[in-house]
Amino acid sequence: MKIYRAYAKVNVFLKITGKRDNYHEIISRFMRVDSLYDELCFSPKTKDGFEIIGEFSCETQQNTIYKAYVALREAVESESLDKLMDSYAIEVKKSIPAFAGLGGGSSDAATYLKMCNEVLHLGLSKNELAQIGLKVGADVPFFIYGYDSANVSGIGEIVEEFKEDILDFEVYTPKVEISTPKVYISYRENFYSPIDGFEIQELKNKTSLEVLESMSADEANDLFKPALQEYSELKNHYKHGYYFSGSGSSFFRLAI
Ligand SMILES: C[C@](O)(CO)[C@H](O)COP(=O)(O)OP(=O)(O)OC[C@H]1O[C@@H](n2ccc(N)nc2=O)[C@H](O)[C@@H]1O
Ligand SMILES: Nc1ncnc2c1ncn2[C@@H]1O[C@H](COP(=O)(O)OP(=O)(O)OP(=O)(O)O)[C@@H](O)[C@H]1O
Repeated sequence: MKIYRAYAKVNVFLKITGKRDNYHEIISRFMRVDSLYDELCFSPKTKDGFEIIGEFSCETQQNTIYKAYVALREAVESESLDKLMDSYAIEVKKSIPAFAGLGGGSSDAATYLKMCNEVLHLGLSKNELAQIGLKVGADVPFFIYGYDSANVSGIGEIVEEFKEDILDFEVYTPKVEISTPKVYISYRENFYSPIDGFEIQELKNKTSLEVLESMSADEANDLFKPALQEYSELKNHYKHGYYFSGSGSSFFRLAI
């Protein structure tokens, strides 16, 4: 069976530009981490019903892969999708840590959607898959497009390729289980200060190397301060020269 890779991402920068209902509008540079990925494949079933084989701390119904299946089913109403999942389990070799700000669950969901599109010849475009993926999570569209580097905006649905060489990152993930909504809520209540159009444009044009050379960890990521406030133990894990990815808990820097 063909094995598909679901890569991790880091947010080189992440700035808030406004609010949208319970969500926040962002401008963020996402970069794929080539050295860190989960592996997914269709494999023989061991039981009835939708089956995910792999080490997960959540129930199947909470798994982003299952949520992607539900979203795809609603979108295409294809009998062949039901037949596929009646015949095969989805097997995942998990390497991307959870609660990490590395987009592991989102990347698995995106990869599953691409796998179904391929094996069932659904003929869905990247834009269509990204729309379906957005129902699962704000980070999913980036992984659908599969760019090395992109400027991501809206709440995550606008993905514009940024042409630059992919960087080699060293990533470490402290064992702090961070809740993304909790960090966003803390940002909204305690740190809300959206950047303006001029700053947005300036950031969008900077290469990732320029960002890492010119900004500190808390300047580059608006969620770093609220994460530190909500999870004070993070301070013990922070090392000078590292940057914070997403809502955490991972830190990264250029590999040397
Ligand atoms: C922190 C990031 O990972 C950066 O890439 C994303 O912004 C979050 O992406 P995600 O984990 O895929 O987010 P979702 O699963 O869609 O949303 C989880 C929760 O995070 C908050 N959320 C998420 C994305 C966003 N742009 N604004 C938000 O306020 C909302 O409270 C939402 O209920
Ligand atoms: N496919 C999946 N892989 C890992 N965790 C998953 C998955 N589906 C659901 N989960 C659950 O989601 C939570 C964290 O998921 P995830 O791996 O996406 O981490 P994250 O760091 O929150 O991602 P992000 O970078 O989007 O903030 C955990 O409760 C985990 O049990």
